[in-house]
Amino acid sequence: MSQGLIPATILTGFLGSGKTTLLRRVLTEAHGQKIAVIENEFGEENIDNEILVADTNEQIIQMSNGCICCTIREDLRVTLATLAEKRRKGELDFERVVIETTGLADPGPVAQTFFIDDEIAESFLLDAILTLVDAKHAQQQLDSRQEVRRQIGFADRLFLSKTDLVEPAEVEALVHRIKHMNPRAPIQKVHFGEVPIAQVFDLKGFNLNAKLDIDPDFLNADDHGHPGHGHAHGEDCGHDHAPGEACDHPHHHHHDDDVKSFVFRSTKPFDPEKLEDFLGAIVNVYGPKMLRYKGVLRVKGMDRKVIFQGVHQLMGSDVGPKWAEGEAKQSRLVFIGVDLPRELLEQGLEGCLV
Ligand SMILES: Nc1nc2c(ncn2[C@@H]2O[C@H](COP(=O)(O)OP(=O)(O)OP(=O)(O)O)[C@@H](O)[C@H]2O)c(=O)[nH]1
Repeated sequence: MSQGLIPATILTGFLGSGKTTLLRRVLTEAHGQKIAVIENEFGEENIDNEILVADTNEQIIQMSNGCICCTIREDLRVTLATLAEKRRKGELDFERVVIETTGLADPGPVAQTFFIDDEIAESFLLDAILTLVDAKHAQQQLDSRQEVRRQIGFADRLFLSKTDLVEPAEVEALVHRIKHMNPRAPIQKVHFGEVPIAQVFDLKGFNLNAKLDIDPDFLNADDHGHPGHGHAHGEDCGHDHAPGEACDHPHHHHHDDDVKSFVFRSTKPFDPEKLEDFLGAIVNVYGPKMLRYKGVLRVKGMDRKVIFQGVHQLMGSDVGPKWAEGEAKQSRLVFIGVDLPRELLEQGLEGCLV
Protein backbone atom coordinates (compact mmCIF):
# COMPACT_ATOMS: atom_id res chain seq x y z
CA MET A 1 0.00 0.00 0.00
CA SER A 2 1.37 3.41 -0.86
CA GLN A 3 2.24 5.47 2.13
CA GLY A 4 -0.22 8.08 3.23
CA LEU A 5 -3.29 6.82 1.45
CA ILE A 6 -6.37 7.06 3.60
CA PRO A 7 -8.21 3.73 3.82
CA ALA A 8 -11.86 3.94 2.89
CA THR A 9 -14.62 1.45 3.59
CA ILE A 10 -17.96 1.34 1.81
CA LEU A 11 -20.74 0.04 4.00
CA THR A 12 -23.73 -1.07 2.04
CA GLY A 13 -26.81 -3.27 2.34
CA PHE A 14 -30.51 -2.85 1.64
CA LEU A 15 -32.85 -0.58 3.63
CA GLY A 16 -32.94 -1.63 7.25
CA SER A 17 -30.32 -4.37 6.88
CA GLY A 18 -28.35 -3.16 9.90
CA LYS A 19 -25.71 -0.80 8.49
CA THR A 20 -26.12 1.88 11.13
CA THR A 21 -26.28 -0.72 13.89
CA LEU A 22 -22.97 -2.18 12.74
CA LEU A 23 -21.36 1.21 12.26
CA ARG A 24 -22.42 2.30 15.69
CA ARG A 25 -20.84 -0.80 17.24
CA VAL A 26 -17.67 -0.30 15.26
CA LEU A 27 -17.41 3.35 16.24
CA THR A 28 -17.87 2.41 19.86
CA GLU A 29 -15.29 -0.33 19.65
CA ALA A 30 -12.78 1.64 17.60
CA HIS A 31 -11.97 3.92 20.49
CA GLY A 32 -8.78 5.74 19.79
CA GLN A 33 -9.18 5.57 16.05
CA LYS A 34 -10.37 8.69 14.39
CA ILE A 35 -12.92 7.88 11.77
CA ALA A 36 -14.61 10.19 9.33
CA VAL A 37 -18.08 8.91 8.51
CA ILE A 38 -19.95 9.91 5.39
CA GLU A 39 -23.62 9.18 5.89
CA ASN A 40 -25.94 9.12 2.95
CA GLU A 41 -29.63 8.71 3.64
CA PHE A 42 -32.49 8.32 1.25
CA GLY A 43 -35.15 10.84 2.09
CA GLU A 44 -34.83 14.36 3.30
CA GLU A 45 -34.41 13.74 6.99
CA ASN A 46 -31.35 12.40 8.67
CA ILE A 47 -32.48 10.15 11.44
CA ASP A 48 -29.26 8.16 11.60
CA ASN A 49 -27.67 11.25 13.03
CA GLU A 50 -29.73 10.68 16.15
CA ILE A 51 -28.98 6.98 16.22
CA LEU A 52 -25.22 7.15 15.73
CA VAL A 53 -23.44 8.12 18.86
CA ALA A 54 -21.05 10.72 17.63
CA ASP A 55 -18.28 11.23 20.09
CA THR A 56 -15.58 13.77 19.52
CA ASN A 57 -13.37 11.34 17.64
CA GLU A 58 -15.68 11.09 14.70
CA GLN A 59 -16.44 13.45 11.93
CA ILE A 60 -19.92 12.69 10.73
CA ILE A 61 -20.68 14.21 7.39
CA GLN A 62 -24.23 14.04 6.19
CA MET A 63 -25.08 13.76 2.56
CA SER A 64 -28.80 13.83 2.02
CA ASN A 65 -31.22 14.64 -0.67
CA GLY A 66 -30.23 12.02 -3.12
CA CYS A 67 -28.32 8.84 -3.34
CA ILE A 68 -24.54 8.91 -3.61
CA CYS A 69 -24.46 6.23 -6.24
CA CYS A 70 -26.49 8.38 -8.52
CA THR A 71 -27.76 11.91 -8.27
CA ILE A 72 -25.22 13.18 -5.78
CA ARG A 73 -22.17 11.23 -6.79
CA GLU A 74 -20.38 14.47 -7.60
CA ASP A 75 -21.10 15.53 -4.00
CA LEU A 76 -19.34 12.40 -2.80
CA ARG A 77 -16.31 13.23 -4.90
CA VAL A 78 -16.23 16.78 -3.54
CA THR A 79 -16.76 15.59 0.04
CA LEU A 80 -13.87 13.14 -0.23
CA ALA A 81 -11.61 15.71 -1.89
CA THR A 82 -12.41 18.26 0.82
CA LEU A 83 -11.77 15.73 3.57
CA ALA A 84 -8.37 14.87 2.10
CA GLU A 85 -7.44 18.50 1.69
CA LYS A 86 -8.42 19.45 5.22
CA ARG A 87 -6.43 16.52 6.52
CA ARG A 88 -3.39 17.57 4.52
CA LYS A 89 -3.64 21.10 5.91
CA GLY A 90 -4.00 19.75 9.43
CA GLU A 91 -7.52 21.15 9.82
CA LEU A 92 -9.03 17.72 10.29
CA ASP A 93 -7.57 14.70 11.94
CA PHE A 94 -8.78 11.24 10.97
CA GLU A 95 -7.25 7.94 10.00
CA ARG A 96 -9.91 6.40 7.85
CA VAL A 97 -13.19 7.03 6.13
CA VAL A 98 -16.38 4.99 6.23
CA ILE A 99 -19.12 5.69 3.73
CA GLU A 100 -22.53 4.41 4.69
CA THR A 101 -24.59 4.32 1.53
CA THR A 102 -28.34 4.47 1.32
CA GLY A 103 -30.05 1.10 1.26
CA LEU A 104 -30.91 1.69 -2.38
CA ALA A 105 -27.40 2.40 -3.55
CA ASP A 106 -25.57 0.47 -6.16
CA PRO A 107 -22.07 0.16 -4.68
CA GLY A 108 -20.51 0.02 -8.15
CA PRO A 109 -20.52 3.73 -8.91
CA VAL A 110 -19.59 4.57 -5.32
CA ALA A 111 -16.51 2.36 -5.57
CA GLN A 112 -15.78 3.72 -9.01
CA THR A 113 -15.26 7.18 -7.54
CA PHE A 114 -12.06 5.89 -5.94
CA PHE A 115 -10.56 4.91 -9.27
CA ILE A 116 -11.69 7.24 -11.97
CA ASP A 117 -10.96 10.50 -10.22
CA ASP A 118 -7.23 11.22 -9.95
CA GLU A 119 -7.52 13.49 -6.96
CA ILE A 120 -9.45 10.88 -5.01
CA ALA A 121 -7.23 8.02 -6.17
CA GLU A 122 -4.15 9.90 -4.97
CA SER A 123 -5.55 10.39 -1.48
CA PHE A 124 -7.66 7.32 -0.73
CA LEU A 125 -7.37 3.59 -0.96
CA LEU A 126 -10.59 1.66 -1.13
CA ASP A 127 -10.12 -1.03 1.49
CA ALA A 128 -13.33 -3.00 1.11
CA ILE A 129 -17.02 -3.01 0.33
CA LEU A 130 -18.92 -4.48 3.24
CA THR A 131 -22.49 -5.58 2.67
CA LEU A 132 -25.11 -6.22 5.31
CA VAL A 133 -27.73 -8.82 4.45
CA ASP A 134 -30.95 -8.97 6.43
CA ALA A 135 -31.55 -12.68 7.10
CA LYS A 136 -35.22 -12.05 7.77
CA HIS A 137 -36.00 -10.24 4.52
CA ALA A 138 -33.19 -11.01 2.10
CA GLN A 139 -34.79 -13.86 0.16
CA GLN A 140 -37.74 -11.70 -0.75
CA GLN A 141 -35.52 -8.67 -1.43
CA LEU A 142 -33.28 -10.74 -3.67
CA ASP A 143 -36.29 -11.80 -5.70
CA SER A 144 -37.55 -8.30 -6.18
CA ARG A 145 -34.73 -5.81 -5.91
CA GLN A 146 -31.77 -5.57 -8.15
CA GLU A 147 -29.97 -3.23 -5.72
CA VAL A 148 -29.67 -6.12 -3.28
CA ARG A 149 -28.19 -8.37 -5.90
CA ARG A 150 -25.65 -5.70 -6.83
CA GLN A 151 -24.77 -5.04 -3.19
CA ILE A 152 -24.12 -8.71 -2.62
CA GLY A 153 -22.27 -9.15 -5.90
CA PHE A 154 -19.93 -6.26 -5.16
CA ALA A 155 -19.20 -7.20 -1.56
CA ASP A 156 -15.73 -8.05 -0.35
CA ARG A 157 -17.23 -9.25 2.90
CA LEU A 158 -20.81 -10.10 3.77
CA PHE A 159 -22.42 -9.73 7.16
CA LEU A 160 -25.63 -11.57 7.84
CA SER A 161 -27.81 -9.67 10.32
CA LYS A 162 -31.01 -10.75 12.11
CA THR A 163 -30.27 -14.46 12.03
CA ASP A 164 -31.89 -14.44 15.49
CA LEU A 165 -35.24 -13.90 13.78
CA VAL A 166 -35.18 -16.94 11.51
CA GLU A 167 -34.74 -20.70 11.72
CA PRO A 168 -31.23 -22.10 11.15
CA ALA A 169 -32.43 -23.89 8.01
CA GLU A 170 -33.51 -20.55 6.52
CA VAL A 171 -30.12 -19.08 7.30
CA GLU A 172 -28.49 -22.01 5.58
CA ALA A 173 -30.63 -21.63 2.48
CA LEU A 174 -29.81 -17.93 2.34
CA VAL A 175 -26.09 -18.53 2.75
CA HIS A 176 -26.27 -21.06 -0.04
CA ARG A 177 -27.97 -18.56 -2.33
CA ILE A 178 -25.55 -15.75 -1.49
CA LYS A 179 -22.48 -17.95 -1.93
CA HIS A 180 -23.69 -18.79 -5.34
CA MET A 181 -23.98 -15.09 -6.18
CA ASN A 182 -20.64 -14.12 -4.67
CA PRO A 183 -18.31 -17.03 -3.95
CA ARG A 184 -15.39 -14.72 -3.13
CA ALA A 185 -16.68 -12.82 -0.12
CA PRO A 186 -16.54 -14.44 3.31
CA ILE A 187 -19.96 -14.55 4.97
CA GLN A 188 -20.32 -13.94 8.63
CA LYS A 189 -23.29 -13.71 10.99
CA VAL A 190 -23.54 -10.54 13.05
CA HIS A 191 -25.92 -10.10 15.92
CA PHE A 192 -26.89 -6.44 16.25
CA GLY A 193 -23.67 -5.39 14.57
CA GLU A 194 -21.39 -7.22 16.96
CA VAL A 195 -18.26 -7.83 15.01
CA PRO A 196 -14.56 -7.60 15.84
CA ILE A 197 -13.05 -4.51 14.33
CA ALA A 198 -10.36 -6.59 12.64
CA GLN A 199 -13.09 -8.02 10.43
CA VAL A 200 -14.22 -4.61 9.34
CA PHE A 201 -11.12 -2.51 8.73
CA ASP A 202 -7.87 -3.06 6.86
CA LEU A 203 -9.21 -6.08 5.05
CA LYS A 204 -7.37 -5.10 1.88
CA GLY A 205 -10.26 -6.84 0.31
CA PHE A 206 -11.08 -4.70 -2.66
CA ASN A 207 -10.26 -6.65 -5.76
CA LEU A 208 -10.55 -4.63 -8.91
CA ASN A 209 -10.37 -7.64 -11.21
CA ALA A 210 -13.34 -9.23 -9.51
CA LYS A 211 -15.34 -6.02 -9.96
CA LEU A 212 -14.44 -5.91 -13.61
CA ASP A 213 -15.88 -9.40 -13.91
CA ILE A 214 -19.18 -8.15 -12.57
CA ASP A 215 -19.04 -4.88 -14.43
CA PRO A 216 -16.71 -4.68 -17.42
CA ASP A 217 -17.30 -0.93 -17.65
CA PHE A 218 -16.31 -0.33 -14.06
CA LEU A 219 -13.44 1.96 -14.99
CA ASN A 220 -15.15 3.76 -17.84
CA ALA A 221 -16.05 7.12 -16.43
CA ASP A 222 -17.80 8.37 -19.51
CA ASP A 223 -19.77 5.33 -20.36
CA HIS A 224 -23.09 6.42 -18.97
CA GLY A 225 -26.11 4.23 -18.80
CA HIS A 226 -25.22 1.17 -20.75
CA PRO A 227 -28.21 -1.04 -20.84
CA GLY A 228 -27.83 -4.74 -20.86
CA HIS A 229 -24.99 -5.01 -18.41
CA GLY A 230 -27.13 -5.76 -15.46
CA HIS A 231 -26.77 -2.42 -13.74
CA ALA A 232 -29.18 -1.53 -11.06
CA HIS A 233 -28.94 1.92 -12.56
CA GLY A 234 -26.35 3.71 -14.57
CA GLU A 235 -23.18 5.12 -13.14
CA ASP A 236 -23.91 8.75 -13.34
CA CYS A 237 -27.18 8.99 -15.13
CA GLY A 238 -25.89 12.11 -16.86
CA HIS A 239 -29.27 13.74 -16.96
CA ASP A 240 -30.16 17.17 -15.78
CA HIS A 241 -32.36 17.04 -12.77
CA ALA A 242 -32.30 18.47 -9.30
CA PRO A 243 -30.50 16.48 -6.61
CA GLY A 244 -32.76 13.86 -5.15
CA GLU A 245 -35.21 14.13 -7.98
CA ALA A 246 -36.06 11.03 -9.91
CA CYS A 247 -34.35 10.58 -13.22
CA ASP A 248 -36.48 9.06 -15.91
CA HIS A 249 -33.74 7.44 -17.85
CA PRO A 250 -35.56 5.02 -20.06
CA HIS A 251 -32.88 2.40 -20.49
CA HIS A 252 -32.44 0.95 -17.09
CA HIS A 253 -34.14 0.49 -13.85
CA HIS A 254 -33.71 3.42 -11.55
CA HIS A 255 -34.43 3.16 -7.89
CA ASP A 256 -36.09 6.54 -7.59
CA ASP A 257 -38.85 5.53 -9.92
CA ASP A 258 -40.62 3.08 -7.69
CA VAL A 259 -39.32 3.74 -4.21
CA LYS A 260 -40.54 6.98 -2.68
CA SER A 261 -40.16 8.63 0.66
CA PHE A 262 -41.99 11.24 2.63
CA VAL A 263 -41.60 12.88 5.98
CA PHE A 264 -44.21 13.52 8.66
CA ARG A 265 -43.46 16.32 11.10
CA SER A 266 -45.28 17.69 14.09
CA THR A 267 -44.47 19.72 17.16
CA LYS A 268 -47.40 18.19 19.07
CA PRO A 269 -46.57 15.17 21.21
CA PHE A 270 -47.80 11.71 20.25
CA ASP A 271 -50.13 9.70 22.43
CA PRO A 272 -48.00 6.52 22.66
CA GLU A 273 -50.90 4.08 22.90
CA LYS A 274 -52.77 5.53 19.98
CA LEU A 275 -49.59 5.57 17.94
CA GLU A 276 -48.81 1.97 18.70
CA ASP A 277 -52.31 0.84 17.78
CA PHE A 278 -52.33 2.82 14.59
CA LEU A 279 -48.91 1.73 13.39
CA GLY A 280 -49.61 -1.86 14.37
CA ALA A 281 -52.70 -1.85 12.19
CA ILE A 282 -50.94 -0.09 9.32
CA VAL A 283 -47.98 -2.46 9.13
CA ASN A 284 -50.36 -5.40 9.21
CA VAL A 285 -51.85 -4.24 5.97
CA TYR A 286 -49.11 -2.23 4.29
CA GLY A 287 -46.03 -3.86 5.81
CA PRO A 288 -44.86 -5.45 2.57
CA LYS A 289 -44.72 -2.03 0.90
CA MET A 290 -43.09 -0.31 3.84
CA LEU A 291 -39.43 -0.90 3.11
CA ARG A 292 -38.17 1.31 5.88
CA TYR A 293 -39.52 3.83 8.36
CA LYS A 294 -37.82 5.61 11.18
CA GLY A 295 -38.09 8.69 13.23
CA VAL A 296 -37.41 10.77 16.26
CA LEU A 297 -40.59 11.26 18.24
CA ARG A 298 -41.90 13.64 20.81
CA VAL A 299 -44.09 11.52 23.07
CA LYS A 300 -46.53 12.62 25.77
CA GLY A 301 -45.10 12.30 29.25
CA MET A 302 -41.53 11.67 28.10
CA ASP A 303 -38.72 14.13 28.57
CA ARG A 304 -36.53 12.19 26.16
CA LYS A 305 -36.70 11.60 22.46
CA VAL A 306 -38.13 8.29 21.34
CA ILE A 307 -36.31 6.71 18.43
CA PHE A 308 -38.72 4.66 16.43
CA GLN A 309 -37.93 2.47 13.46
CA GLY A 310 -39.02 -0.47 11.42
CA VAL A 311 -38.59 -2.63 8.36
CA HIS A 312 -41.74 -4.10 6.83
CA GLN A 313 -43.81 -5.64 9.67
CA LEU A 314 -41.04 -5.46 12.23
CA MET A 315 -40.96 -2.31 14.28
CA GLY A 316 -39.57 -1.14 17.55
CA SER A 317 -38.70 1.89 19.58
CA ASP A 318 -36.01 2.98 21.97
CA VAL A 319 -35.65 5.78 24.41
CA GLY A 320 -33.20 8.25 22.93
CA PRO A 321 -31.29 11.22 24.30
CA LYS A 322 -32.86 14.24 25.97
CA TRP A 323 -33.93 17.11 23.79
CA ALA A 324 -31.05 19.53 23.66
CA GLU A 325 -31.32 22.92 25.26
CA GLY A 326 -33.12 25.21 22.87
CA GLU A 327 -33.88 22.40 20.40
CA ALA A 328 -37.38 22.47 18.92
CA LYS A 329 -39.30 19.46 20.21
CA GLN A 330 -40.48 18.20 16.87
CA SER A 331 -41.32 14.68 15.80
CA ARG A 332 -39.91 13.66 12.42
CA LEU A 333 -40.81 10.39 10.79
CA VAL A 334 -39.50 9.19 7.46
CA PHE A 335 -41.32 6.54 5.47
CA ILE A 336 -39.65 4.83 2.52
CA GLY A 337 -41.55 2.39 0.37
CA VAL A 338 -43.35 1.44 -2.77
CA ASP A 339 -46.86 2.87 -3.29
CA LEU A 340 -47.08 4.06 0.28
CA PRO A 341 -50.53 5.06 1.48
CA ARG A 342 -49.28 8.55 2.23
CA GLU A 343 -52.58 10.26 2.95
CA LEU A 344 -53.76 7.47 5.17
CA LEU A 345 -50.51 7.57 7.10
CA GLU A 346 -50.56 11.34 7.47
CA GLN A 347 -54.16 11.45 8.61
CA GLY A 348 -53.67 8.52 10.93
CA LEU A 349 -50.57 10.03 12.49
CA GLU A 350 -52.33 13.37 12.97
CA GLY A 351 -55.00 11.44 14.84
CA CYS A 352 -52.40 10.04 17.24
CA LEU A 353 -51.24 13.46 18.36
CA VAL A 354 -52.31 14.81 21.72
N1 LIG B 1 -33.34 -8.80 15.53
C1 LIG B 1 -32.34 -8.12 15.02
N2 LIG B 1 -32.51 -6.83 14.66
C2 LIG B 1 -31.46 -6.16 14.16
C3 LIG B 1 -30.18 -6.75 13.99
N3 LIG B 1 -29.35 -5.82 13.46
C4 LIG B 1 -30.09 -4.70 13.30
N4 LIG B 1 -31.36 -4.88 13.72
C5 LIG B 1 -32.48 -3.92 13.74
O1 LIG B 1 -32.87 -3.65 12.41
C6 LIG B 1 -33.33 -2.31 12.27
C7 LIG B 1 -32.57 -1.62 11.17
O2 LIG B 1 -31.22 -1.47 11.54
P1 LIG B 1 -30.31 -0.28 11.01
O3 LIG B 1 -28.93 -0.53 11.52
O4 LIG B 1 -30.90 1.04 11.30
O5 LIG B 1 -30.38 -0.55 9.45
P2 LIG B 1 -29.77 0.33 8.27
O6 LIG B 1 -29.26 -0.61 7.26
O7 LIG B 1 -28.81 1.34 8.80
O8 LIG B 1 -31.07 1.06 7.77
P3 LIG B 1 -31.20 2.26 6.69
O9 LIG B 1 -29.92 3.03 6.71
O10 LIG B 1 -32.36 3.01 7.18
O11 LIG B 1 -31.44 1.61 5.40
C8 LIG B 1 -33.12 -1.67 13.63
O12 LIG B 1 -34.34 -1.70 14.32
C9 LIG B 1 -32.09 -2.58 14.31
O13 LIG B 1 -32.19 -2.57 15.70
C10 LIG B 1 -30.01 -8.13 14.40
O14 LIG B 1 -28.93 -8.75 14.27
N5 LIG B 1 -31.12 -8.73 14.90
